[in-house]
Amino acid sequence: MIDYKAEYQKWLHSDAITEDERAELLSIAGDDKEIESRFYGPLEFGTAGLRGTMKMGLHQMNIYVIRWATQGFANVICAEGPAAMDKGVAICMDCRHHSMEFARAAAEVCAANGIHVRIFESLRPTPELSFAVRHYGCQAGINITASHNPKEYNGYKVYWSDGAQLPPHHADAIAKELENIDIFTGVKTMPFDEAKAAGRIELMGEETDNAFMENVMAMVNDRACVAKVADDFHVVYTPFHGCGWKLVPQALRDLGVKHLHCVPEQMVLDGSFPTVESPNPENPEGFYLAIALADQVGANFIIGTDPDSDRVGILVRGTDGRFIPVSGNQTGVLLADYLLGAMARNGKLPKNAVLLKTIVTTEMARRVAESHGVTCYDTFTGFKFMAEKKQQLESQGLGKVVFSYEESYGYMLGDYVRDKDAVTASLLLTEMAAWYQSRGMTLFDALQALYEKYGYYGEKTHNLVMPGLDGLEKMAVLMQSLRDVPPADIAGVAVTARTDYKDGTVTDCASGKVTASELKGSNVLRYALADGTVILVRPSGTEPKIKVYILTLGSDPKQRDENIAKYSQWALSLQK
Ligand SMILES: O=P(O)(O)OC[C@H]1O[C@H](O)[C@H](O)[C@@H](O)[C@@H]1O
Repeated sequence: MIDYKAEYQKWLHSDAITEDERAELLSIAGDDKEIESRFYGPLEFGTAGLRGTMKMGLHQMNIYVIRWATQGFANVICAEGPAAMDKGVAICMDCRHHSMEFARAAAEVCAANGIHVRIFESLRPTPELSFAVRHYGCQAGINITASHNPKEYNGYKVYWSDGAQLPPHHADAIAKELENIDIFTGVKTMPFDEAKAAGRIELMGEETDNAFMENVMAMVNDRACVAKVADDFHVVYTPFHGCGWKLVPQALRDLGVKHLHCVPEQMVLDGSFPTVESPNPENPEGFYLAIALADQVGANFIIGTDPDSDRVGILVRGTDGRFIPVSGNQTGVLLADYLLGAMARNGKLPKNAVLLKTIVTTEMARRVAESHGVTCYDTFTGFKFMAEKKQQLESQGLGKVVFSYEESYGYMLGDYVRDKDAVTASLLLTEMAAWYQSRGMTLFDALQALYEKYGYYGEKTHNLVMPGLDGLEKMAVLMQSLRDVPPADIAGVAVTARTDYKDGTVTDCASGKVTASELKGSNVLRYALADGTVILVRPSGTEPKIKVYILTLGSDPKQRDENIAKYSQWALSLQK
């Protein structure tokens, strides 16, 4: 831990900051708790890079932290040699306040360090950044986005030459560099326009969109089914004020959707997200305008993408005519079943096809994959791990990954991106909805059919929110207490095996025998229960909360729901 009081004073008296920024810092003078929480240490690279609220401070997102992080990243890129510096970096930003300013600041630092920069002229979907890194053969990528977080946040995602976010050991190298760089005096920078005039910064725009969209549209499996239902197929779409606004509607229209209704209020780009509490498609409340529009136009299918358009959520009409949110687990299962079937029908399913999911994603996905003759592997949370696994399997000829997904509304498809991609996913989800409609089924019907075939799987994630420095402490105490006194039973059902993914051990609870788990090195605990339920506990890597995942299976919907209810009680009891 650094001396937060000294760090605060350093910032307060720095010549580098503006008078407004100094005033902001002065306004917290005397508030020791606030000073500590803003200055106790740097932000850490978590599940998806750096993320924090936009305030002055070391443990915050502001232009000084952006420049500093970029100097650290620039050192890592320069260490690869002149060829890597020429390959350069692609930079992207979302719709948030300050995203463009931060992106340009990152470009200025890279350029001053002799690294060639390609920066999007305006906001773009996150998957397009991953694509651009690969397409232009860049050494690295930077994305200024806090994805689906509330409006007060911003973030800094870093990518390497494969178009995937940096794995932890690589992110650690940046953190190590930062230890030796002074945040105010140790950063090289040059004016944007000067760097642009000198050819050190290039802009990306429509040409990159076109190249990306060519790849996206090549993923379509069945245009005919869309054409068949097009006259009665109404789709409602919302970008939640963010980056999906242009390319998602373009993709759906190109697919052949004739009746696409975009929620007008949420097509307005705005980092304040004025129509929603949270721009996260995981929260169904944000869909109220989309539902009203769908009712007005008679649509059965609603799609929403988050502000950087990497995650996507859908709602479908149930039998009673009301809209039901489909969870990320369920959407992934539906899409996996549809895609693997469609690829097989088209003769495009490779013999060694693989589906990737995370350890906290439903086991139903494995059942679906295996019933299509496809192998399913698990990774830790985060698309960097899925990208790594894809690379590892494909480079060794051990499998061809055709679909990767996480319960947190993220889907990665095709070979042209290495991150979750709500543009391609929206396209294929729409194709899937049309395909079922062409067979007289809604997606709700399709999901029920999958439950009947594979079993009544049910999932529920509880977020135990623990904000601030106290929260960090509480989270650590909770994880430690679960390690010190492992539960012998949960809600009266025996724990048969427990896995600690931190040290990679699996303990058989009856015999006490310890074996090695397949994955290792992440702060996650897993409990396998006697009734087949699995419960996992982990601190989130993007928000101040502990996540408790319940993955259960019932012999019928009633039993499934009862399981979820009883295990939920246990999950909630962890928040003292
Ligand atoms: O569970 P967390 O660590 O908060 O991460 C939740 C999600 O955050 C981001 O969206 C990442 O890109 C995902 O890979 C991750 O699943």
